[in-house]
Amino acid sequence: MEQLSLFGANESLRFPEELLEFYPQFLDTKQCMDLLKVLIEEVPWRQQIIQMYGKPVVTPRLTAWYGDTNRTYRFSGTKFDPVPWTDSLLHLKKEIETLTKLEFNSVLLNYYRDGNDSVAWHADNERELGTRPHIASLSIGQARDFEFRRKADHSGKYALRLNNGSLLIMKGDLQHHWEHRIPKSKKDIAERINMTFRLIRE
Ligand SMILES: O=C(O)CCC(=O)C(=O)O
Ligand SMILES: [Fe+2]
Repeated sequence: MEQLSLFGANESLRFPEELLEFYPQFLDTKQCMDLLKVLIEEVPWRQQIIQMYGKPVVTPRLTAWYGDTNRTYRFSGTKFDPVPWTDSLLHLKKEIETLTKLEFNSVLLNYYRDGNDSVAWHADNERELGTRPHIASLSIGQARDFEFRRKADHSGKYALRLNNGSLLIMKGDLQHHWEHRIPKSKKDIAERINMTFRLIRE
């Protein structure tokens, strides 16, 4: 499957591209439309209260966590109890594992209902993921900007447009040195679901 150069020529000199792999058309448009509809209707979506910088905050999006049921996972201080795999999510997991030669045992789903929904700057560096976690991020629906900035230097940032059907692999030291977010959008935009496949190691 074809991978793309991620950023413009100048930017790519500075962003360590070996920390990412990007497959812009992992799923085709028809697969995405079907999946978006099924997931919106069938997933037990919840709006979580999480800890952000020590304060309880209602997440500005809906979430659900699927995975092997003997695992629990923390995101920003909140424990998730996994829902058992559905056939379609398990099938996607296997396809991603075949393509990437990586292993996963859970998936966190994020549902961005409109431009008001977002995820704030963070790194996916929970202890359960191990020291250099690999994460596969599959996006369907409305394309949104995925922004990165260095933890040590907030003066600049990079944006990658995550289009319908795209698969982004985050790996290596990315979660140690970089943060990412999905900013809000003022435009009148449609819904998006993102699935982050992860390997919980304990
Ligand atoms: O929605 C996205 O593309 C990113 C979600 C994310 O960063 C996360 O679930 O950790
Ligand atoms: Fe993340």
